[in-house]
Amino acid sequence: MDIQTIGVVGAGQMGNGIAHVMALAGYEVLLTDVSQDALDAAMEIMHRNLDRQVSREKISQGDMDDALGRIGTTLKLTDLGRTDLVIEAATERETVKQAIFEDLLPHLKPDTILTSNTSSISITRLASRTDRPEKFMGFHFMNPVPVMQLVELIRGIATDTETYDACLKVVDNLGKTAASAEDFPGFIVNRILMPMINEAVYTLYEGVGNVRSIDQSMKLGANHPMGPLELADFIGLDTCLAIMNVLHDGLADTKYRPCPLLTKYVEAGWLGRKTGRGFYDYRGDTPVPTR
Ligand SMILES: CC(=O)CC(=O)SCCNC(=O)CCNC(=O)[C@H](O)C(C)(C)COP(=O)(O)OP(=O)(O)OC[C@H]1O[C@@H](n2cnc3c(N)ncnc32)[C@H](O)[C@@H]1OP(=O)(O)O
Ligand SMILES: NC(=O)C1=CN([C@@H]2O[C@H](COP(=O)(O)OP(=O)(O)OC[C@H]3O[C@@H](n4cnc5c(N)ncnc54)[C@H](OP(=O)(O)O)[C@@H]3O)[C@@H](O)[C@H]2O)C=CC1
Repeated sequence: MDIQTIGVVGAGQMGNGIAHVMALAGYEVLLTDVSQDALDAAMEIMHRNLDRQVSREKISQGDMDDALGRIGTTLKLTDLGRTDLVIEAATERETVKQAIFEDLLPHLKPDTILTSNTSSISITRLASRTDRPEKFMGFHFMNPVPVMQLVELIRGIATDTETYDACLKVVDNLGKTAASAEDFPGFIVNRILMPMINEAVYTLYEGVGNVRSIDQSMKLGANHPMGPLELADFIGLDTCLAIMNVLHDGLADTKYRPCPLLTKYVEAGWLGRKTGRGFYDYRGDTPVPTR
């Protein structure tokens, strides 16, 4: 199947990144969210990120203008029914994702491919609630989307080869690299990364180190580009907790128990960068550790 138009559901940090790279690669993009504010903010962020790519001579001003011209926004989810490929990138909650696919179904073209950018939730289970489990799969970008090279492609139990190949072609057209993962909780990246982040929170919780010493240790001692707590704030602590809960429930092993301190930060609404406060406080000029 030849994909030309792409619908993106959710205009948060992942949704705007996905719209950005798709438009730059020549796809027509229709982006939707539940609020106009989120759509306006996403357009502003894409503008800023594209501008930076122009000033660093990665793309031309013409590339940027063309890309922005290919991105449309709508508050009506059902408008995405006419696209060839839908990538759902809404909040990491199964009920939210299920409701989105249920609302979309009656409006879809028969051959539209449905995908989710979920970090951890079962592709097979999401697919089983739709009318096209064979045309459903996981399309998992990494954050920040314009920078990270990898896309995990996850087949559900029923995903057919044509659907997988069509998504693989899109990844190729983006100039990114696909890694194929089986449909188990957290797939590959988050099965490995998220327990490391959760362990860093335990290290903080047990007083082994403070925020600064833990991040410094992993940056300078293991050459990670960001410390684990800085990375957790970057991903979003609500997303980190949701992923740990999926690993814990889905694999039924206590080694995936979310750290109570992570739960406490989420309960406080301290979700990291996106809310201005997490393991660091971002409201001033430079991030200040909160512990
Ligand atoms: C949770 C999941 O389901 C899966 C996941 O995504 S897990 C998270 C995976 N992501 C990571 O692990 C990210 C780890 N961090 C990094 O790799 C780096 O810190 C980083 C790439 C984010 C920033 O790198 P840096 O060297 O500190 O900063 P900087 O030099 O300013 O930026 C490097 C490039 O990224 C770009 N960039 C940085 N942040 C960006 C953002 N949020 N959006 C778009 N572009 C961004 C910069 O413009 C710069 O581009 P050029 O190379 O074209 O000049
Ligand atoms: N953050 C990361 O590093 C990564 C995240 N992911 C996955 O991508 C998805 C999105 O994450 P991320 O972008 O970080 O999250 P964000 O919180 O930044 O964005 C989610 C967006 O979805 C919106 N939304 C919620 N419900 C609906 C709905 N019913 N219809 C349309 N939009 C909706 C939210 O609106 P509102 O705020 O109003 O609720 C918000 O704007 C998640 O599944 C996450 O696991 C994948 C890779 C990396």
